[in-house]
Amino acid sequence: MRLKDDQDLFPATLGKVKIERTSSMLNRQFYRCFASTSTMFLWALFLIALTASYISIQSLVLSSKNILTDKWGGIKWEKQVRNSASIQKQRGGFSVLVTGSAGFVGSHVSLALKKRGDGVVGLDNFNNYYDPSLKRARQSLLNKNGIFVVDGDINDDRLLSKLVDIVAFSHVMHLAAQAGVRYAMENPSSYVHSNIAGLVTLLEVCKSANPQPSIVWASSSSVYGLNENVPFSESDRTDKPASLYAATKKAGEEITHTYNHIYGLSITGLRFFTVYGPWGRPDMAYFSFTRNILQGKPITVYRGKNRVDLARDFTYIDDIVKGCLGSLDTSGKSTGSGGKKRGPALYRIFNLGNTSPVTVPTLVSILERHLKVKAKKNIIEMPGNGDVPFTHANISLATSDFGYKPTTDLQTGLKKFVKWYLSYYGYNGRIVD
Ligand SMILES: O=C(O)[C@H]1O[C@H](OP(=O)(O)OP(=O)(O)OC[C@H]2O[C@@H](n3ccc(=O)[nH]c3=O)[C@H](O)[C@@H]2O)[C@H](O)[C@@H](O)[C@H]1O
Repeated sequence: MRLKDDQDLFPATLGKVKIERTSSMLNRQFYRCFASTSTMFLWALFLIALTASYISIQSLVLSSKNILTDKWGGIKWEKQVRNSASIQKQRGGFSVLVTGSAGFVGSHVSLALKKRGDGVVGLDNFNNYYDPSLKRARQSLLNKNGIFVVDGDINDDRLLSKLVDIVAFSHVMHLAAQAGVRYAMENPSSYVHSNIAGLVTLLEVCKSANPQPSIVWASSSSVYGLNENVPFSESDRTDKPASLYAATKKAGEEITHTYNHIYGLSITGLRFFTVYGPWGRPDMAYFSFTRNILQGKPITVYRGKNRVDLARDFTYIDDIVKGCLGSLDTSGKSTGSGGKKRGPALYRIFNLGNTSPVTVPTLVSILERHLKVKAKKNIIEMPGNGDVPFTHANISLATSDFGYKPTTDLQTGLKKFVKWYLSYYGYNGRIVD
């Protein structure tokens, strides 16, 4: 049936309307009304269905938020975490969460733990403080050795809680940090974010975990600041930091003490002394000097007051790794559980240095020898940027507690670094196959 047009339904002159026409008009109005009601009903149904599907999509998005946005979560992810944490040793092995595992020290420590049969799960946020492709390359090295690296931040308490729910970690090796002394003047908040807020987030999760893991973490030689007692001992005062970086590491030592005291967490802080070696950090002097020397670019060498050369107790990565493992092995258990202290736990701080400082110009001449290229040196007075004139570790405490004994001098260690550098980047800073 064809619906009549508007002229039939709505007469232009009301007085001229006939009865039969009126009745058919009523029918049509009824029909139209019914038609519009059913249309409305259909629209309502459609809207309800639309709302329902919107809500279910939203909840799907929310429930898979971890996978979509946080890059973690899901059954496959959990399986990877568990596999990576599993201990290969017959008896007495650890399962260790290594934060900053795609970093310089973190990657070396992770590999050493895995090699001796411990279970290792890595965590790294892959930030771009320096070239993230180097961090990704370290990550694939770890992957090849059966270590899964979780892509996430130590400030993410949901992620950390999830990790300690999935695995009863015996230890946390906390090496994630904002490093670098001079960069603290450019980006102060990143130091507070990682070295203070991130540390507290991690400690909060660890103190509530059941069982509580023992924690070993990276402090820094920079806490000695303007200390003049030589060599630097753990009992020396550390209340004169020269940079915000140093101040955040010093704050970390105080913060960890409170978590040990209140919650019974076993905590060991390691004061690393200018660590160097293969797979190192491109922001550090030995690394950037190598790059510039090979590319024929000048290097800036800072000099202290009264033309005194700056010196560092450069410490080779393999020695640091031994110190980290020795600390883990002797850290004892945390005594609390679920946020309650059950007794006193170890609180320790150790220097991990080399005990023989070398001046920066000597570092440069060793590099020149290994690279067989002369450096273009630009020597300037040390700017007021947080640097200290020298560092020198007294390591007797670490030696007596876990037999720490560095064996690599700067000459030997830099030779190994240069060998790695050339194989990784090639002669002109380009990557060779
Ligand atoms: O042990 C630590 O606690 C710290 O060690 C490291 O700091 P630093 O000892 O300052 O190492 P690094 O930058 O290699 O400078 C070495 C020397 O070269 C001088 N230096 C530096 C740069 C430059 O362009 N020229 C120069 O002369 C510079 O003045 C210095 O004398 C870590 O980076 C830091 O994260 C922290 O772990």
